[in-house]
Formats: sequence, C-alpha cells, structure tokens
Amino acid sequence: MATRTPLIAGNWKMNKDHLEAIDLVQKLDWHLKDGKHDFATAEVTVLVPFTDLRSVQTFVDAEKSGLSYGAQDVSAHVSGAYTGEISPVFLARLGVTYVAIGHSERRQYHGEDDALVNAKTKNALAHGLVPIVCVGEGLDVRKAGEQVSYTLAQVDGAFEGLSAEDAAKVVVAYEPVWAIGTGEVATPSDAQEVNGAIRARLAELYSAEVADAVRVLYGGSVKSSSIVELMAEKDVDGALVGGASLDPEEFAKIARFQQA
Ligand SMILES: O=C(CO)COP(=O)(O)O
Repeated sequence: MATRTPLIAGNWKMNKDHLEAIDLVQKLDWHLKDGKHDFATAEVTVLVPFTDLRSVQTFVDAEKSGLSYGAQDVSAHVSGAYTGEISPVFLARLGVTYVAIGHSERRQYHGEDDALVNAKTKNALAHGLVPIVCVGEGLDVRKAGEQVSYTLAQVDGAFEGLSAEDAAKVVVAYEPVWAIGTGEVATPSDAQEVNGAIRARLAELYSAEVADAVRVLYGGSVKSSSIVELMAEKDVDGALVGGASLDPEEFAKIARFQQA
C-alpha cells in the first residue's frame, strides 16, 4: 500500500487582506518552527484569497518556509474574455501548489455543478496544480441516510474523463455541509464511512494503486481537540480546516497532530 503523506490545509475563505496575510503566515511559520514541525510527516498548506498569493509567496520564498500555499478557486478556462476569472496559468506562475475546487460555498452561492467542477479539475491538472476537490452532503441528505451515494455521485462527476495518471494526483476533501462552520464536527466514524467509500469508488473507477495514492481529507469544524481521533481513521489522510486556520497557534497544533 502506498504511504500517503498527511495534508493539513487551511482554507482562509474570504478573510485577511494581503498585509494581514503576511502577519498570519509569519505567525504560523513561527509556531511550526518552534514545534520543530517535520513537513515530511505532515504537509501544511494555506489556501488564501487571490489577492494574498503574492504576499504569501514572497514570505515563503524569503524564509524558505516548509509551508506551501494555494488558491480557493480557478477558472475552467485558460485565457480570454472571462471577466473576473483567474487562470491556472497565473496561479502556477505564483508558485501555487494546491487549488480548492467545488467547495460547498461555491456550489451553493455560485451555482457550481459537477460538470464545472470537472472542467476546473482538468484545467488545474493541465497546468501543474493539485486540485483539492470538495464533496459532501447537506443536512437533508444526511438525515435521509443518503450521504454515501450523494457524495460518490459528486466524486464520479469530478473525475469524469480523468486519466489514471491524473486521478492519482488529485486530493479529495469530504466536507459534510452540515459540519462546516457550525461547530458540529462529524464523528470519526462518520468521516471514515464516507472517506472509505470514496477510496473504494476510486478503486472501482481506476485501480487499487490509484485509490491508494489519492489523499482523502475530512473538513468541517476541525479543531486541535478533534484532529487526533479523525486522523486515527484509516481513510482520513488529512484535514481541510476553515475557521481554526485563522488562528496560527491552533492551526499549527492541528498540523502537529502527531505530537499530541
Ligand atoms: O469549509 C471548511 C473548509 O473548507 C470548513 O470550515 P470550518 O472548519 O470553519 O467548519
């Protein structure tokens, strides 16, 4: 079985301007260095607003920080008359590693559907970015007990037409919508149920090797008090952290879950 390096990703959402971003990333870097964090045992990345990318890049390069960084969305197009969109080419030029695609807030407030998520995923991969494809059910679906089939349909949509080679590079984040920003963290077994099903689906769609290579994260109200139990589940390969990623000490603690 492949050994998957855990990934702890902070999604800042629409918080922090480019000056505040430097302050936050500096403090995060300090806490990780203070704790002698070994990035080989858990990768740490921050997904920041587009306007913060240059500041974060400058800091990471100057400090030779082990942190990587990413964006929260990307266009399905490469260039041209798409007002307000950001090309994966621009992100790659700024040293971006990851890009979140299909976050539930984009699906909900910007009408993004599986076809668009698929197009963005392909575009990111074509330009050397690693997509973090977000999937997960709302409360109604959870109450109806349909969380696995609902989420797997989103996975099928996101991976449609992807080669095995590309599929192996993708990160999937299972984020049940009812657990986002609510303080309502899914239990470790809730996370394992869906994360395990996602991996099994990738094995069906591709192969055991691809399924083994893909990191499947959990997201939704993750805190330093919940990360250890979540990471103990065999198909939870990391976390996508919202609110708690804005507190550098708390986020560093989450990243250092192996030391807890
Ligand atoms: O949406 C999330 C990360 O993408 C989760 O947000 P919270 O950690 O604030 O619940």
